[in-house]
Amino acid sequence: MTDERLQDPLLDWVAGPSDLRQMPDRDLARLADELRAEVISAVSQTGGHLGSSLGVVELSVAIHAVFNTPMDKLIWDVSHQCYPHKILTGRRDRIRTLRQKDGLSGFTKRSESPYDPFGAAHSSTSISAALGFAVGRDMGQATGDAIAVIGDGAISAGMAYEAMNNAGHLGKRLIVILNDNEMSIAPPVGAMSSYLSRMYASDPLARVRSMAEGVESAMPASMREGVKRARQMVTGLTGSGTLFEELGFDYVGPIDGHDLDQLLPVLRAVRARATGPVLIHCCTVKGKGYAPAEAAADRGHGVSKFDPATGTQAKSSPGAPSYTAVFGASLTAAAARDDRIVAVTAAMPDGTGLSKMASRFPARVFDVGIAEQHAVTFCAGMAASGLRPFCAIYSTFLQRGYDQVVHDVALQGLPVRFAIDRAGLVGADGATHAGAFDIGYLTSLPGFTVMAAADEAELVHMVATAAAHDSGPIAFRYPRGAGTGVALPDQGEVLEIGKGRVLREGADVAILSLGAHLDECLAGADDLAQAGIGATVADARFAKPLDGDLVEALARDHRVLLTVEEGAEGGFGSVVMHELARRGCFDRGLAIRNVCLPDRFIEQASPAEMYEDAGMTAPDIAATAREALAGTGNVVPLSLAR
Ligand SMILES: Cc1ncc(C[n+]2csc(CCOP(=O)(O)OP(=O)(O)O)c2C)c(N)n1
Ligand SMILES: CC(=O)[C@@H](O)[C@H](O)COP(=O)(O)O
Ligand SMILES: [Mg+2]
Repeated sequence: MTDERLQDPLLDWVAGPSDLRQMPDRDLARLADELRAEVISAVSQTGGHLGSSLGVVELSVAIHAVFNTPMDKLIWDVSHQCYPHKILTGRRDRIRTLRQKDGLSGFTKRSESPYDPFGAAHSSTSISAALGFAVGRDMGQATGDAIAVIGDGAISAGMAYEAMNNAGHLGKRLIVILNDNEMSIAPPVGAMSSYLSRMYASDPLARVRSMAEGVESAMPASMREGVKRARQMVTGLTGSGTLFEELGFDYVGPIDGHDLDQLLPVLRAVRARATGPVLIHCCTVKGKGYAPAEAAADRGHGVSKFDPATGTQAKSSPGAPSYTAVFGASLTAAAARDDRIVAVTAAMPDGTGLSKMASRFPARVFDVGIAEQHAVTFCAGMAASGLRPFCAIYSTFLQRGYDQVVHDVALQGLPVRFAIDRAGLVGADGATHAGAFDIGYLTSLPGFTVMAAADEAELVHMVATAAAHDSGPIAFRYPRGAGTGVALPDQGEVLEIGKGRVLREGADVAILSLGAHLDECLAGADDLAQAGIGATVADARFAKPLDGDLVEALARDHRVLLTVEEGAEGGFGSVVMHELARRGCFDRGLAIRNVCLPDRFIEQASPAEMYEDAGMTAPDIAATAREALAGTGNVVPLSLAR
């Protein structure tokens, strides 16, 4: 190495992973330190998944230094930990645009880089995808090794076991790296988590506990004997292999995932020797190397912008309580009145607001791990037993439990209450986390009641309504973030099922809103009023059963009917169209427009920017109304029609 290069940051010399492969091993640890500092510096400006990314700094360096990416396919599970990987794979110049409008995605994304062979953000998909690449390779496709990196939280989900079961059966060369930091978002739960902890906890075997013999022989001589002894002791002690070995994997580890002196030889040995599926168990620390993250209860899982010197995060200006907090408080109050109320979260007690109820009624809140499918059927069972379960899951993650919603809940008419948070566009997490489809996929189910809260007071009423609803499944959706600041009732009222409400009356246009875009509808009506156009604004409250009489009256009394929803095509607008068709309202020359998410995925930005991109702002609503009105022959100045 030249003197010049010795002084400069090594990271400045890395244009891509092939540069790592030229570096002597002794430089890689220094590079990892610089990479860690770069991640901290970048995320302090953007916010994001800091702790998970800091935990895989050495792993990212080691994998790219050993494997021939992008020919070898590196697949990060969830991929919220991919920031070091992005920096090493030619995206350092844009890393400070992470999670911003027009910037880098916070997750891996196929369209962003050849080093992102598979996109993710929902968990536990990596082993299945990697196995697909392995089969492609063995069937002659131009692709090399397949490496999945999966966390101890993500490996709690059923899909990971389905994949390992299949991989063990196929016996193809496949590398799975278990990144075990003993954390999910919250502390991990369940038997699998306890099993992994036991594997790690039993020092002195903890360093290298069970290694396939082939890998042992490829290890440096200094490590070989210890490794062999450890394996023999473990095998002798337990009399059987690890769970992973039972599934058909060679098991390697646990090893220290921050020690390049362990990571590099193990990865090289596996690369040289593996013939079938191998699982490398790496133990890491979430938030590693940044004291404020390591000290935080969530190990810095998701942070807003922060001061790198202190770790102090930017606080959002004090305002209205979030919908999530209002839900958590309302459910806790309802649970205090009714001991049949229980609640379930799939690894997101804080994100869903259930931690409030859990601290008061710990035996009635169940964190099932990342297991949305099980969460839904578990709730179905509890409902069948006579309990009143609330299944609190983000809209986007409920997608994973859809067959269970259909088969275990709807078909049996069981009164599971679905509290669907993060409805609509969520901001920095982008398209993968958008709550776009639940209105469509729930309203199509016979017997389902589907509500959407226009504000946080409505949410309180919907919690009460759901709690009282024993005659079948019921769902209510509400968005991410702060509410509108409306006064909250002391106690929720039970709403009349299938009845909407009219907030404002006008002669020309009817705007029928479902959910939290009501304020935009009212602002759109204000815009129209300035142009002399009268608008009625109604809140449907229920997408199902729909208030058909209200819809018919709006159609009868106006020339234009707009539906507005924070969801995709095929949702509320479609339900209204069916109702209008059933009631023969199309015969009356009515102009109808559905204001909803367009038929494309919306890239990450602030929620406001995303709704602008979607054409769903208040001025968009007004412009759509004017355009529709112009088409009915009403005299509208052209300048007003957009
Ligand atoms: C299907 C699904 N459910 C829930 C989530 C939310 N989620 C994102 S990361 C995470 C925890 C992941 O833990 P782990 O895999 O151990 O990674 P770590 O953050 O500890 O590195 C959860 C629950 C998700 N992304 N996908
Ligand atoms: C990666 C992931 O799925 C979660 O960490 C998610 O980013 C959390 O989102 P919220 O911030 O909306 O809870
Ligand atoms: Mg973890």
